[in-house]
Amino acid sequence: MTDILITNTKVFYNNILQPGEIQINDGKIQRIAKNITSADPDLLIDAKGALTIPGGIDVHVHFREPGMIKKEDWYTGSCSAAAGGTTTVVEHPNTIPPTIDKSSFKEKLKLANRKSIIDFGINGGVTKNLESLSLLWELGVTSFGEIFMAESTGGLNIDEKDFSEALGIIKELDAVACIHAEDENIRLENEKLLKHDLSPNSHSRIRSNLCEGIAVQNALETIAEKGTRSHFCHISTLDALGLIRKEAYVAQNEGRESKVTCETAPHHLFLSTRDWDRLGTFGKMNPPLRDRRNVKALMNAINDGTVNAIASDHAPHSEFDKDLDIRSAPSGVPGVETLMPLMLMAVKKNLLPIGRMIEVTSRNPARIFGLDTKHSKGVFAEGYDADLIIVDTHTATPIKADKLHSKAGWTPFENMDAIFPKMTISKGEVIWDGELIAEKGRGSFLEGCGCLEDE
Ligand SMILES: NC(=O)N[C@@H](CC(=O)O)C(=O)O
Ligand SMILES: [Zn+2]
Ligand SMILES: [Zn+2]
Repeated sequence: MTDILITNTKVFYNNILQPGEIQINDGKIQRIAKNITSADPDLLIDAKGALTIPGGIDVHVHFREPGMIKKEDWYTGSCSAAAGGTTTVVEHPNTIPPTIDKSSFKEKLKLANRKSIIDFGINGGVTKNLESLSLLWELGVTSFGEIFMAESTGGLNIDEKDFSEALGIIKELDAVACIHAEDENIRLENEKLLKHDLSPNSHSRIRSNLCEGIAVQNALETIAEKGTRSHFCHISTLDALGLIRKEAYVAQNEGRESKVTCETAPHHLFLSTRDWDRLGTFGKMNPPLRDRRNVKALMNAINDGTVNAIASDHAPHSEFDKDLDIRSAPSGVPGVETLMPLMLMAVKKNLLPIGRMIEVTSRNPARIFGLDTKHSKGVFAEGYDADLIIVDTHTATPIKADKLHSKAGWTPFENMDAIFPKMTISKGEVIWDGELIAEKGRGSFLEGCGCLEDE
């Protein structure tokens, strides 16, 4: 393993931004100090005053392999992550086959081990496979979900009965349920009402704010009844935030830790219904684009602690796939490579402080899914994995699809200013320095907390 010394950098350490140096040995952070004279590194990196922060931990990506490798695969998806400054991902189960039993899990694990250039977790899916959940947990899934309360890509949505039973099992396993909270009945009702309206923005009215709010409310009732630790995926509305904030408040008043966390996605933070005209079906994702009122509420919720994490919901489809009418086109947008650059741009625009940005893009995702205690991820401190990015916060560049690495070949953020990393370091190895320099398959599987140690 190369010993590295990063000099002439700025670090966010002990809650302040300060000049520092970082010594890396055997893939771990060995020392963080003002200056480290004793080091005798194999590699000296002069950051020239740039910032060094933890690499992103993106707990919601769809890499489409097995089964949909025209849209993405583990190699292209993980390269896209690394080039954007994300050093760990958790991949979701709506592949073909879905990751719902031992054979589909083993198949995905084999592919990821062979192709991913960054460390990864694999989530277990929840459909009619309730009898397989405990086996998936022992095999090492990071968590369960996303559990679809409404239809989305892959058609894995389940009814209230199965949802409730699944949360009971997940509670028994002491695992986390990741929930896609949209209400299927409201979605179907709205779809019927709007069946003659094929304007792209009808998608935001079919999957209305209420569609998400009611689903979150129903899910919170089941969570309270079962006591399951639960994480809401891609929260996008003021309504849902209010319910989650209230749950946190009640938990605090009852002197207990809340069982509920949530994430929001960059497309819900940096795009809105105003983008429908520009994007057409390229703006179709579930839950859908929201109006400015919801967008503002999400950034406020990141700053007030209601939103715990940012996750890309990287859901690539090719331009060919998307070239259909709004009802037939698949839902989902690519976003793993632009998550950290857009969040760094938000810091530059003073929308959130750098300390909070680091919490929601690495510290909290690691903590929620046990990646800190079990795999030394997500903490900028001695002894933890040297998963770091070096970013020059003075240079913003416009996002260009032809510079990105996803097979999607397009981005909904085209031409938006962002701050891309100059360098990405994963477990003490430079894997991106303006070009990818990582061996295919170098990424490691991060087995979940249910994995039997001696397996
Ligand atoms: N977000 C989406 O619109 N689509 C996701 C699935 C999901 O997160 O619902 C996908 O996998 O395509
Ligand atoms: Zn989803
Ligand atoms: Zn998703």
